[in-house]
Amino acid sequence: MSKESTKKTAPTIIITGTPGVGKSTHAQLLAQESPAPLKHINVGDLVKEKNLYESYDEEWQSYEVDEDKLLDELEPIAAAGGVILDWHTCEIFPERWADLVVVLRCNHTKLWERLESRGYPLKKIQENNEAEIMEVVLEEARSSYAQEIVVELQSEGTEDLEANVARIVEWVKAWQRDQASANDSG
Ligand SMILES: Nc1ncnc2c1ncn2[C@@H]1O[C@H](COP(=O)(O)OP(=O)(O)O)[C@@H](O)[C@H]1O
Repeated sequence: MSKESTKKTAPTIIITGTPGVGKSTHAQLLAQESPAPLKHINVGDLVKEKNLYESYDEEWQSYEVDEDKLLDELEPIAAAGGVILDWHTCEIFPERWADLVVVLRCNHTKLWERLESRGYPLKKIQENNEAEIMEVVLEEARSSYAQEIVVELQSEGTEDLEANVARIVEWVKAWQRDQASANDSG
């Protein structure tokens, strides 16, 4: 772990996964229940609010993100800690930012229904569904971060949501204990 990260009073957690898997739902509950203050940043919303994009694709109803601008915007926030970064991709985030990377997964039939109810165009639903089946985001996370900080969790029903958040809360408590003992000994 870097020197900067030992000065953080709360961790930086990335919650990622295919659109519709439940990232924002998890991030909101985690922000409420965490013993350390965590601010939920929905990266897609931030991109729109701060104009961190190059263009908008009508056909796919999605933004072409300006990655340099996005990384500049997020750098001080992620480095300071106390944040949940909620986005459908994670590989552009520098490895040093993340203390924990949660990859949410969902059964593809259920995911299809969630995306349909969002009114996504058919091909966008198909593309996302295929990405979920092919484990694209999980592979991205595993190839971008140390194996031991990447956790794959199912997100199909409310029980999953509650159990997942409880598990991450326990992880935050352990992170706090580690930081306290590192500070005592250092
Ligand atoms: N574990 C879950 N239990 C029940 N509903 C869920 C769960 N995960 C997601 N949902 C529902 O699926 C929809 C998409 O969730 P959302 O958090 O917006 O996904 P994402 O942020 O990954 O795009 C929402 O209606 C949400 O309530």
